[in-house]
Amino acid sequence: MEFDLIHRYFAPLGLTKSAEQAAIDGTDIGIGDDGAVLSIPAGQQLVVVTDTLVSGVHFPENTSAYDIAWKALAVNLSDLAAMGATPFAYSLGLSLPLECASDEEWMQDFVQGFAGLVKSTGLPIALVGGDTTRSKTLTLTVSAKGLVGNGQAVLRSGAQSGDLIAVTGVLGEGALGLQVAFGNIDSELTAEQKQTALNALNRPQPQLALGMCLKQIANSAIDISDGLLQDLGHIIKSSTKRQVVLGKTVQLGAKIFLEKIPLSSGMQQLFASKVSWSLALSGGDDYQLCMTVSPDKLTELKLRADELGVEIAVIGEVTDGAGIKTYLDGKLVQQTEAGFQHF
Ligand SMILES: Nc1ncnc2c1ncn2[C@@H]1O[C@H](COP(=O)(O)OP(=O)(O)OP(=O)(O)O)[C@@H](O)[C@H]1O
Ligand SMILES: Cc1ncc(C[n+]2csc(CCOP(=O)(O)O)c2C)c(N)n1
Ligand SMILES: [Mg+2]
Repeated sequence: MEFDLIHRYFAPLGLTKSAEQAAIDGTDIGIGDDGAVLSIPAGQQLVVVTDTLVSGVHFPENTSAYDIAWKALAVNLSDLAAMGATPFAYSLGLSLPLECASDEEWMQDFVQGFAGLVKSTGLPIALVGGDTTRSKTLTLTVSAKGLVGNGQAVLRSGAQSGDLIAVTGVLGEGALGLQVAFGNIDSELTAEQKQTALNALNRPQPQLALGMCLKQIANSAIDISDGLLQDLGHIIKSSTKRQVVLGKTVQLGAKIFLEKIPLSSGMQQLFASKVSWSLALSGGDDYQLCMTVSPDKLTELKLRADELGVEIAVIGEVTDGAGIKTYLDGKLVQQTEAGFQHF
């Protein structure tokens, strides 16, 4: 059944040529041999990212097969977007309960989730390999591969004091979706607001197009998977480390202006009754980009975002001095929650 599964469900997501035809033609080899053989064009670097999703940990157990597959690939493409890379391939490590493997409808829906996301990116992104095992818990490990011009990757370590901090989209929506999925938030929101939140949780849209423009614009970037404060913290820490390596004694920090954080109408409505920043600052599951840009690059960033129909909000600045401080209408507000951590 294992090989039948691969052949029936996964091969159609692969490169158009079979491994055998590619061997004859001397082109890239995807599914069907011990390893994939992929060309890297001259002048480009390979960017490799990996993310695992475990049922009950990364998505509620009743999530549809389509949404599980979509999310597993989307969170990987989101990492590539944050690097400024253009995805072209992914591999899939799949640990599958027997009841999923033997359910034709579930498997078809699962495959369509990958295909649906790939189609929505407009890019030729092929499944080039993986591994399939039986397991009690559904677990997916996707590793996506992207390309970036030599030395052009956008890194966490490039933030400079004085940079503006910008984010795409709205924050906290995926975490709100999780609360809706768990039934913890119901009558407080309209059906449409709840659906928007569930979509953010289950079908995150990686910000690939903007990510690909960032190399000339942003000093640093990260995708927000664990919550703004924790992920921005990675930028600040890594950028400070880089300054130390450069022999400078600069300790970087950040100021966040809470009133500038972009929120959906559902989040705004919720805030009117229960003022809490924890979903937007530390809930995670955002898959939006957090970037730092020198102030003279802001117009260009906004122009690019406008062209792509991506919302951008400037929410703070990189400062000298340790820590990330949050302000509401000019007053310092202490945050107690850090962000999502497994242990
Ligand atoms: N088991 C592991 N072995 C080797 N490197 C790892 C392992 N887990 C994480 N890393 C590396 O540690 C760094 C940070 O990983 P992490 O998973 O925290 O990524 P992230 O992008 O910050 O978060 P997310 O997984 O939520 O997208 C990355 O360079 C990643 O490749
Ligand atoms: C059932 C269920 N419980 C909790 C969450 C929230 N959650 C899980 S992992 C994660 C961060 C990204 O993961 P990683 O750091 O492993 O990439 C977040 C925000 C969820 N989505 N579903
Ligand atoms: Mg990441």
